[in-house]
Amino acid sequence: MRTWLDDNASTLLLKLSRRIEDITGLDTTLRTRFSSTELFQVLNYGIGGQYDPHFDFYEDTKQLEMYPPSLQGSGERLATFLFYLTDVKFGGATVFPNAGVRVKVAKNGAAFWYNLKTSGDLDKGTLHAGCPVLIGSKWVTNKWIHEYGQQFRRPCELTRNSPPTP
Ligand SMILES: O=C(O)CCC(=O)C(=O)O
Ligand SMILES: [Fe+2]
Repeated sequence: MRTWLDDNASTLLLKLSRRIEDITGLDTTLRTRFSSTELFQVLNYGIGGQYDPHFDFYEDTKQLEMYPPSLQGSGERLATFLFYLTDVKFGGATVFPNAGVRVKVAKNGAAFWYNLKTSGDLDKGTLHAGCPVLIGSKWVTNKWIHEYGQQFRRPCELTRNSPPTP
């Protein structure tokens, strides 16, 4: 199950969006044009529910045209902020097979990662999947942060593959 929540629909969501901005230093402003973020995506996985391995960015820049008008010109999904809203009794971890990382589901926990290198190149190390839920029900919400608006917040590095500045 997937649905979307608008930051402006409640003061709580707006606060959450501002909190992400405070933590990451990135612009999380939702705009009708050149938006820096997408709405909050909410996902629920029942038993057996999973998310196949994928990247959060589009590999083909032509596909960026598939975004809604608010995100035209906003670039790729620079970063992902993922909140775990429930515990899961068994299964459901978020795994990054290329990076060798597994994030266990923990209520009130969150994961954050950059999908792009500081050069702007797509980081294939961010391939990730939601493992099948074996016992329980998993709820998450995530906010995708786009490149637009981050020019002065996450400056480019000088070499193509330099690691992100901490
Ligand atoms: O549910 C998860 O653990 C991952 C979700 C995800 O990768 C996504 O929404 O793009
Ligand atoms: Fe994802």
